[in-house]
Amino acid sequence: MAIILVRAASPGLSAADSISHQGTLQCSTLLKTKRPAARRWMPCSLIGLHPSDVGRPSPAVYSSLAVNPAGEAVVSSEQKVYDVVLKQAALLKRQLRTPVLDARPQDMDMPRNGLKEAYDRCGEICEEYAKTFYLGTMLMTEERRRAIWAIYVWCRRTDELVDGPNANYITPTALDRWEKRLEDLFTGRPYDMLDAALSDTISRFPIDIQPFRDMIEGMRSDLRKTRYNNFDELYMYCYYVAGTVGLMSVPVMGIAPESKATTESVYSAALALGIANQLTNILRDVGEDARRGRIYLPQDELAQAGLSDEDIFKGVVTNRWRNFMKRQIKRARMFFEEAERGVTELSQASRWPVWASLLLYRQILDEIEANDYNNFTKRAYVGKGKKLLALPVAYGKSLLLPCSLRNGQT
Ligand SMILES: CC(C)=CCC/C(C)=C/CC/C(C)=C/CC/C(C)=C/[C@@H]1[C@@H](COP(=O)(O)OP(=O)(O)O)[C@]1(C)CC/C=C(\C)CC/C=C(\C)CCC=C(C)C
Ligand SMILES: [Mn+2]
Repeated sequence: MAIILVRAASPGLSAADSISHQGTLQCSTLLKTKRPAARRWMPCSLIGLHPSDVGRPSPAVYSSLAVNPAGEAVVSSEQKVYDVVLKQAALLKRQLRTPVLDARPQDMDMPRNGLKEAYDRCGEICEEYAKTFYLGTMLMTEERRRAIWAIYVWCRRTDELVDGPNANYITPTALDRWEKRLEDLFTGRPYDMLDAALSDTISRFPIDIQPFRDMIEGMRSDLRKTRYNNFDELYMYCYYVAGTVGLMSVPVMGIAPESKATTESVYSAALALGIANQLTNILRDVGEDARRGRIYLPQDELAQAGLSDEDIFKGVVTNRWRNFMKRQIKRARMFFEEAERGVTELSQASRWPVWASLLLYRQILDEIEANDYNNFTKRAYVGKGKKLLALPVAYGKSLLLPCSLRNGQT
């Protein structure tokens, strides 16, 4: 049995932050590290249209098929992901009609105060790594807040496997073990206290395992892939590592009882927010990722703009680069716009943290512009003043009636 030690470098993180226990991965090292950038162009670019240009039909309408280099029609990533959205929405609708079984907390043989401690630890980690978002969760009901913390911690741990200081030691087998551990916690057999919190959460909310599995798949792809041929490939990556977070969160955040929007449309918006965030993350981190040998930007779009990998490694801001970046930023903003339509449909108390994260993350794009597109050596950063200002703006937006009521959408 291979034993790989993972140093628990974050204060207060349990010593369970090492790999191996009869082949089980136990990583709870939660170092704050930078995420590699990633982003996308999608099949819509093949026809020069974005969904918002055509009045936002379902993805099935605008990009169900992409064309591979051999000229063969293939199902686009967007369509594949939309199928997941439909499945998740159907599961949510079905499960909301069925009384939630609350058996797992007892099955877990975890004393009540143990569980409380577990959730409190998730809250501390969340506060430490995502302060603004943590503040936002304070407006949610206690049960929802704890659940979001538990999900956050699982996502952060998963990301750290491939993005943290021990990333070099992580193998596909280690990710397989992490997935096995995920399955165990979904069947009421958590491995450690942080898993126990998530195990309890999934017994309380109609959360499906697929988005969690898909996030691990994204981490697998990070292990083997450092280039993305086109936006279709990048879209899939963004779904795996960030769109999944949106899908995991909706069942906890809840849809406003008065909302007339379809469950599918709310899930689509949640997905769009994840994609928008990840695209932004990628655009912010171009230089940093390049220094790790990674280029998430779509190769075909770089080539069309007259840019090569070498240009990225050299990191000189040219007019070609500026023009290329303008298009990428525009695309990320489109996803934010799509997400906006869904936030108002969430239950009232869940809207504020989502608005806050949307406004704050979107401002990173403004900062890239303000840096004259130098994302090679300058990290776009939203200052404290702007961050603070976003909070009351987010609060104001969270008081708005659902869009579906204002526009008569059903
Ligand atoms: C309120 C809210 C935002 C809830 C989500 C909370 C949650 C469970 C977050 C988990 C985030 C996480 C740790 C994901 C792991 C992969 C990862 C790191 C993705 C990147 C996040 C940004 O992290 P950071 O800037 O710290 O990156 P570095 O590692 O430091 O480089 C991502 C860019 C993606 C995060 C994606 C989301 C937060 C999705 C948000 C969508 C929703 C909450 C759905 C809202 C619902 C509607 C209807 C719009
Ligand atoms: Mn990261």
